[in-house]
Amino acid sequence: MKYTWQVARESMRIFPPIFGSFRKAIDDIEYDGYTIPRGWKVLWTTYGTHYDEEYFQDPLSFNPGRFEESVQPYAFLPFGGGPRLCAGYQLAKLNILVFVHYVVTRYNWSLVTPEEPITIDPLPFPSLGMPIKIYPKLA
Ligand code: HEM
Repeated sequence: MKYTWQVARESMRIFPPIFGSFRKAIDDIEYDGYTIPRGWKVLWTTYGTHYDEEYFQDPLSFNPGRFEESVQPYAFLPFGGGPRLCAGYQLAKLNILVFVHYVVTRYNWSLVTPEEPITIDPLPFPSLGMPIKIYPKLA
């Protein structure tokens, strides 16, 4: 399941399920010559680091093997990070791995509309809901 998780992570790197989230500055913060005053909200975004060459070489390529190496803290953020990290992270990981395992090993499936357009609003999703044909593999 190691490679399956690498594929899932790479999918969430390229198309993160959330755009980002907010944090509130509990003190004045100096960052890159700017002051973020106490009480201000800061928006962190997944795309900010997921598509940054500094953290992911050749970021537009789908390359699950990149997760063989460890990733810098707070660079890969589909589940957020820090004290408010997604509380369901481990459950989501388990569900993804079990789902992909059974779909791949027990079923044959294909896309009904292989050229289905992807709509961005604000996150990408298949415009027709990605209908598939699926049937159990014969033993
Ligand atoms: C692929 C599936 C999921 C993704 C991508 C996801 C992503 C996220 C993200 C990005 C956050 C915000 C983290 C932050 O602000 O640093 C979050 C928070 C949270 N998630 Fe998930 N989540 C997933 C599944 C789940 C599941 C299955 C559960 C519960 C069964 C869950 C429960 C929560 C809760 C309770 C929080 C709020 C945590 C807090 O504020 O302390 N999530 N999730």
